[in-house]
Amino acid sequence: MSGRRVDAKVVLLGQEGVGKSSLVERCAHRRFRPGPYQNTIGAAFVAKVMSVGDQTVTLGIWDTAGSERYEAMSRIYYRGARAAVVCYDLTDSSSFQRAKFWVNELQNCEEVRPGWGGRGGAAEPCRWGRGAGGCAGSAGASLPPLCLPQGCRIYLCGTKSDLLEEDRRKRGVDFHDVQDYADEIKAELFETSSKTGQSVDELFQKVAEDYVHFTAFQVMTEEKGVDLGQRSGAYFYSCCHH
Ligand SMILES: Nc1nc2c(ncn2[C@@H]2O[C@H](COP(=O)(O)OP(=O)(O)OP(=O)(O)O)[C@@H](O)[C@H]2O)c(=O)[nH]1
Repeated sequence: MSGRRVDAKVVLLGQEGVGKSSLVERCAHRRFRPGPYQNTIGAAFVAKVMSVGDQTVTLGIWDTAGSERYEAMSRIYYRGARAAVVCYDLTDSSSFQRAKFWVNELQNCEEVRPGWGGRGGAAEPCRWGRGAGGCAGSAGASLPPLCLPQGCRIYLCGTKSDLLEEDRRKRGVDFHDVQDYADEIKAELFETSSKTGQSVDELFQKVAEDYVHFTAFQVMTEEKGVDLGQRSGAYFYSCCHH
């Protein structure tokens, strides 16, 4: 792995204890460590090589600390991310409120992005602009409904689904409520278990596939000179989206 270039930065966000580190552990090492819970301090990094068709994509995954003590630091880690996996514990409704907090954070768009290709282009201003009060988000008539940093896509991830298999009454976050919210913010939704592995591979595979497809799409539109501002598909909604 050493020396391999990271293609896409991925950041994991969410309340402490929701299972972000366990998700990374399952994705990267295909294991679950049930031992005593240890808070992440600062952030941890792992690179994961994924295959999408005949292409190889290296995801650089940043596992941030969920403790509010490290909130300011977590903001640094989502800068430049192509994907944000916003986690909540399926058995804990307060963790879903915290997930919404992180989505709002992500929706405060960056003014400058490092080129459409994300592969070292010169900095250029956000194509959608920014109002005096910051990103207008869905309230802005002429702006897209979402403004995310540097074409970042959001993946909502409900964790610990194995606990629901044991006892359905443990569900603290309604699936349909989250699905409605995911539709509203144009996010993907996954319910995972790092313990059993349920949907963990699917989540990171989707992140890699979206990265490849958006990059290919972007190259195509740049070559053909398509005006992204004239299109209405979901891919065009995000500020600085590629
Ligand atoms: N049953 C079950 N427990 C889980 C799962 N994922 C994580 N846990 C447990 O939840 C606790 C917290 O997991 P972590 O992965 O450390 O949580 P975190 O979000 O990284 O926490 P911070 O580092 O504090 O932000 C640990 O005791 C894990 O064993 C899961 O899928 N199922």
